Amino acid sequence: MIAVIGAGAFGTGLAVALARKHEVRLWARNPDHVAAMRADRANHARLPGIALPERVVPTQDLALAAEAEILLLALPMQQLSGMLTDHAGRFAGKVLVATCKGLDLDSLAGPVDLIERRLPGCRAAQLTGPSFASEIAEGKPTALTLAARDPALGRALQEALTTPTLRLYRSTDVIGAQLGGALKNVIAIAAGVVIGAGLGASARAALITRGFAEMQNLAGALGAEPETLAGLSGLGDLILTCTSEQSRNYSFGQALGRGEHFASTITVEGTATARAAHRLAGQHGLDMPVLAAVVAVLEDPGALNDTIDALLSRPLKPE
Ligand SMILES: NC(=O)C1=CN([C@@H]2O[C@H](COP(=O)(O)OP(=O)(O)OC[C@H]3O[C@@H](n4cnc5c(N)ncnc54)[C@H](OP(=O)(O)O)[C@@H]3O)[C@@H](O)[C@H]2O)C=CC1
Ligand SMILES: O=C(CO)COP(=O)(O)O
Repeated sequence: MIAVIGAGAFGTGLAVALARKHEVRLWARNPDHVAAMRADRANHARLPGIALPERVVPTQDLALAAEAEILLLALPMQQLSGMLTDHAGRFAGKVLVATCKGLDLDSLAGPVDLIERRLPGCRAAQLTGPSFASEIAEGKPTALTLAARDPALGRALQEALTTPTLRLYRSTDVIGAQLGGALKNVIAIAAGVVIGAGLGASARAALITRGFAEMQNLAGALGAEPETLAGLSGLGDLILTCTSEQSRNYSFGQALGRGEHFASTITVEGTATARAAHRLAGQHGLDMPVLAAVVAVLEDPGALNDTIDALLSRPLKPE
């Protein structure tokens, strides 16, 4: 049995995919949401158009969910810290697989680092890589990275969470997997801005490439393996998120570039992560112009044109 904590789009998509292999308890905090999922056998609020298989059991009872040995934490990144603190007793000794992508604004930690600091008795891993919730749920072929520092845990989770259509590659480079998933969202916002502002597909390709170099630099400074950034959790997810209208980070960037409103209720992980990553870059003395430009536009969307001009007029240098 598996539990998924958080019945957003991704938690629900994973629950549906994993139900091909396991009973899945899908925990949501809101009793009305749980009642609606039970009655409709669907999560209309977060993942419309996808039926919940019988083996997915929506529940608001965290004790019931925590009977599972493996818990997938599918919350937005900035909610993870509070969740771990509030429910430390329930999670004690469990295997916790973070599926959120981002850096915690307070601690600047990635998901696994945060879990290990808060709940040292737990065994933690990161599931990340290119995947849209609806496609996972529909059984479309998807390949993800499962990163755990303990190789035995990584192998066990790879075995448990792989399905015929959800193929997991394992890694022990937790730092790289966390950072790839977090930073690609920031670059996706920038890529969206470029398209939204009408700068063209060539400019977007340049931006993604320079953004990827920044991801590699920051991740390398923090101890990641270069291969991880070039893998599914880094480049793979960067490609998906910077080119698909399905991405919320990319769509948010497009709205910014067009000067349009974007609903604040939609989860856009790259905004907080941009600020956290900018602080990390400062601590390590790294020059990250694309990241800095995203932070500048978030702080003052009216300064978009000046920010673009500043990026384009940087001193010439070797690639
Ligand atoms: N959507 C996707 O395709 C993918 C998402 N991810 C990652 O998964 C994570 C979650 O994203 P996603 O599911 O799409 O987000 P959604 O916005 O669809 O859902 C977020 C869910 O988290 C719940 N939630 C928020 N705060 C809390 C809290 N404090 N306690 C309990 N539950 C809470 C919300 O509950 P409520 O409904 O009650 O507000 C909601 O169900 C993100 O880090 C994202 O980057 C990764 C890969 C793909
Ligand atoms: O992480 C994702 C795809 O891998 C989902 O991206 P968005 O959060 O931008 O929608």
